[in-house]
Amino acid sequence: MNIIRTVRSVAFSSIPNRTLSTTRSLSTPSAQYTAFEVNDKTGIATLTLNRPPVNSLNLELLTEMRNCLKDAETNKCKGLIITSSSNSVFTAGLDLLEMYQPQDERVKSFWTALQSMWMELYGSKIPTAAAINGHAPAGGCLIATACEYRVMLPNFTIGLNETLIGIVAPKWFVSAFLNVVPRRVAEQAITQGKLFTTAEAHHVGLVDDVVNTKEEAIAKCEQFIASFKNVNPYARALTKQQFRIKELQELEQQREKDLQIFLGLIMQPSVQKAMGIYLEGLKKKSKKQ
Ligand SMILES: CCCCCCCCC/C=C/C(=O)SCCNC(=O)CCNC(=O)[C@H](O)C(C)(C)COP(=O)(O)OP(=O)(O)OC[C@H]1O[C@@H](n2cnc3c(N)ncnc32)[C@H](O)[C@@H]1OP(=O)(O)O
Repeated sequence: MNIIRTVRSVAFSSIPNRTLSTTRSLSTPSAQYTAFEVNDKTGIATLTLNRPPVNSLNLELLTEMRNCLKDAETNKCKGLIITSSSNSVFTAGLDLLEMYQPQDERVKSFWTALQSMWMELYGSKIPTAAAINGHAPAGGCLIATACEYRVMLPNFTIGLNETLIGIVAPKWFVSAFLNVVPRRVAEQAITQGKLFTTAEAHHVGLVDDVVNTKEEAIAKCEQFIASFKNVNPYARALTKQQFRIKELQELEQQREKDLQIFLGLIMQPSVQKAMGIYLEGLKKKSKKQ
């Protein structure tokens, strides 16, 4: 197998304790908000989100993520781990500034990029794991639940909190959540906009394991990926597809409709107002700190 070790261009100064050895970039345009590395020994790729301060998912970050996911598959990596360069935030979810008073063309590209990234991750042929080393609200939870395995550090939060912002988690956000927690728990939590603490998330099965450090989290993800070492990758991929094809086909066939529903909802004056108030609250809190 021809595994290429690569690190995309990234502000590594903000990634602590990372030792880089010989690397080379793939031909795709250099990335701003992600680091993508493949371990030569294990063949496992790590995608590190690196958009300070909170890794909010804007159009560019989502596009980079999708490119990395494609690269991992094309290069026949043994698996993929998603983590964050921040010590406290996995990702704050979608960048609210992409949806608040948005520009017409950009907001369409933004939502389309989110759909594409999710389909790539949810449908990835290789094993996927999330090392959740910080808060993972909304879009953060979406990324985590699209993976096959989740491990989280203590004292953070995860969940679909959209209703608290006055927006609605689309069906495909909910279906991935439903893969990992019982329906009753999911309905109650998502309607409440509940953010689970790490301990609560572990209790309901939203995360599989809890460890104390990022290094341990990465090691756990590696163990999960290594658990497939005696499994035929082709058989594994087709088997995984059987579990996930329904949601993937549903979104694929309804992409345009999903986009129009999204636009219709976020462009409502009441939704824009609620989002503005929520953003203002975040900014006030941030200034106080
Ligand atoms: C039917 C279907 C129809 C479809 C209908 C539409 C469906 C949409 C689905 C939506 C999915 C989403 O993901 S919506 C996004 C949901 N996300 C959230 O609610 C998370 C909000 N953020 C937080 O709670 C916190 O920031 C948290 C992640 C815990 C980190 O806390 P910290 O103390 O470390 O950081 P803070 O001081 O709060 O934030 C630092 C700065 O980042 C900004 N910031 C924080 N989160 C941000 C965000 N998501 N987008 C933009 N900016 C954000 C703050 O305003 C600050 O800006 P400055 O003051 O300028 O520095």
